[in-house]
Amino acid sequence: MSEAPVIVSDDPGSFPHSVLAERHPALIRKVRDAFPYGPEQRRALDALQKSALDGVIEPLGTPAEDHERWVAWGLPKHLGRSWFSVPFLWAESYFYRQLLAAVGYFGSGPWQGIDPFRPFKLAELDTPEAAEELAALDALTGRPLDEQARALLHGSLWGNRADLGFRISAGGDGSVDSQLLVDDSESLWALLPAHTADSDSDSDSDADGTAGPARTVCLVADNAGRELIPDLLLIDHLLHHGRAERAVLHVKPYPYFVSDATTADVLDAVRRLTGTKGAAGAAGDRLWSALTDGRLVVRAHVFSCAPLPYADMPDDLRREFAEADLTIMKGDLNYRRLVGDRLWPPTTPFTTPTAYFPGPVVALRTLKSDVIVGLDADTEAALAAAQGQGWRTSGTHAVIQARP
Ligand SMILES: O=P(O)(O)OC[C@@]1(O)O[C@H](CO)[C@@H](O)[C@@H]1O
Repeated sequence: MSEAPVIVSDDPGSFPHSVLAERHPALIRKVRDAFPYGPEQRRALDALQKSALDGVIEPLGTPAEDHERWVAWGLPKHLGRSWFSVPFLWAESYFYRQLLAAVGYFGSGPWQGIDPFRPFKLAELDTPEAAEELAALDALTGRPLDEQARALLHGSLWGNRADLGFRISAGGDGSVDSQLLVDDSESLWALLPAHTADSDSDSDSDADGTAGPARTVCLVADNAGRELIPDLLLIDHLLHHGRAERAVLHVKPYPYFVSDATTADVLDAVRRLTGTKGAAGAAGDRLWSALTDGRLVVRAHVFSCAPLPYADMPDDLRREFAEADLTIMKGDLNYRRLVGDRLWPPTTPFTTPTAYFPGPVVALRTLKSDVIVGLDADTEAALAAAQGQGWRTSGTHAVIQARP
């Protein structure tokens, strides 16, 4: 397979250029306003602002624990180059690493471990929209299970619009016309068949009566807040109705891409659920006990914040995905990393750039960057005729793509 070109940000009219030239500076301003950082942090934020706009990729700074890791992730070959000329994914990832360093997140001082994006993520959980979404769950309970499953899957999919980085530049609440361009959800349900009375006797045991491996689903989370809540509700549904016996929720080891979920965000979301009445509260209680008895495991692998595609994942992570019955990749960034952040012809089959993935995988993604594969030619032509290339980045279209 000949590889498509890797996306860089040097074209002033392009989406990646706007992220580096507009979204990142706006984010620095937002973070500056949200915390009473002292002169040291403010100076470092100003320096990052200047460097990211007009400067070059600089070394990590004061002796850094993650130095070796960034060397392995390609730092030496990018040092001294403009942020706009290195791969887009790499530049964004390094920007978040450097933003955290600027606010003292990695240092040993008082700002160590203070998530600069937490106020925005917490505010998400407290909106009338979030309350409405949780209340809507009461009406869903009692509907046929297939209908519940479908609604929760779509909740998790469209929850991906709740991305704060995207909204910094998109504006508004993201309530726009929506369209699902590819729907492979039948493959997803086939990989996680519903628990039935008949399957009771053999779901956990082989013919000789010995226990088989627990059916495991990995969900590689994207954003906290209003995306993570529906992700957790989907996991609860899968566990509660026997479609999975075990779930592994992959989150980021440190704050990333503004709203990406960390372990702290998982706790905030579960608490939000347990503190709610009705069906949402019941789901929260079940998730809490699933966490305590190990049916739900939170994983914060260091590679989750790597500036690299999943094709380069380390062996331990590869083994985990290989052992899972299904891995669900949430969101735009995970999609970019799953298929490679490249300008693929949109009609490239989804199975081609994901062939390396060690187990069954499904992407649930709203389109917020140029990367897309798996479209049929008619769909692509209709989109291009109606909207030029805007559909690729507007967040109004989505895909459920499977490689069973
Ligand atoms: O992964 P998510 O939250 O769905 O989207 C992340 C995102 O907003 O960030 C990148 C630009 O910074 C784009 O790839 C994408 O639009």
